[in-house]
Amino acid sequence: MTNNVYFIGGGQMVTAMIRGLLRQGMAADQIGVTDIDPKRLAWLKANLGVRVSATPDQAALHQAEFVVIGVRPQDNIKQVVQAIAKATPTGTVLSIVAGVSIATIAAQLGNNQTPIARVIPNTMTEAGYGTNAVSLNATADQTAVVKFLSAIGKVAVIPESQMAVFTAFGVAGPNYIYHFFRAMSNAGVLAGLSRNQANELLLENLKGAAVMLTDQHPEILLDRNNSAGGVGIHAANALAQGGFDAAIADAVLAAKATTESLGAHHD
Ligand SMILES: NC(=O)C1=CN([C@@H]2O[C@H](COP(=O)(O)OP(=O)(O)OC[C@H]3O[C@@H](n4cnc5c(N)ncnc54)[C@H](O)[C@@H]3O)[C@@H](O)[C@H]2O)C=CC1
Ligand SMILES: O=C(O)[C@@H]1CCC=N1
Repeated sequence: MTNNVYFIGGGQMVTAMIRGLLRQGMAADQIGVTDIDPKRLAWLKANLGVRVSATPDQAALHQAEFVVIGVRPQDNIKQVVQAIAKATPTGTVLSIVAGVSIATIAAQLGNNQTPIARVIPNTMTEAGYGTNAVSLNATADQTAVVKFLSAIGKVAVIPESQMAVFTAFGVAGPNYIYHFFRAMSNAGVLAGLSRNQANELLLENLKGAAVMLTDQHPEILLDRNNSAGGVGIHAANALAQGGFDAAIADAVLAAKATTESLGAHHD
């Protein structure tokens, strides 16, 4: 178990990570957080019992086994990394900032020795699903990082070149399902179901489809469901005419391009 962790930025994703660490039995007083928003700090202290401070706690930063950069790509990453460098961290610097590269963080830290892990966490892990991806620099200890991240769910160690696609396809992945759910629910209501009926049927089918797709190919399942000249194949034709596959592909490619561009201005 990790002994102490320090978070810079205490927003939604960091809160989910802290909850995971607490669930794993980490003591709240071993977790420090700084955030520029005093309301956020008050909330974290009152609800999670962690140690909070309005400016980075230099001693805690220096000692932490993991220093987590939890701000957004649009925030002042340079200032945050410089505050870390000033405290001469003895642990691993772990960034969850989408799009920002290990090289950018190393350059701003001003050395190549500090262990760095770049992580893209997945909010699905709150439900016990979803994969968090991580890339490491040469000095990071993979076993220790994976152990730390296992507090927030499954972990995939990937080359950094795959980080954008993991972000766009895997981490933004639940979003596509939520969009599908909303569109399908509306379609059910449009076709005459009550909202409750539509959502119940939809959820049941989604759960069942996940089980079927675990070991069967979608083409085989579709072939089985679409009888000749029947209901399903007409629906499939309407989906094709509406550009369903192309819209999904465009969405993933747009998310991938955005991930790449989010960090570019920090280089
Ligand atoms: N929300 C999500 O689903 C995911 C988010 N991420 C990444 O996690 C990071 C955080 O995202 P969220 O938690 O959604 O954002 P958020 O806006 O909820 O949290 C960011 C926090 O950082 C604080 N902050 C900004 N500048 C600061 C500074 N200089 N020093 C200290 N605190 C500062 C803000 O006050 C805010 O509380 C982002 O980089 C995002 O790319 C990664 C994967 C998924
Ligand atoms: O949409 C976002 O910016 C965050 C980062 C990746 C997934 N969610």
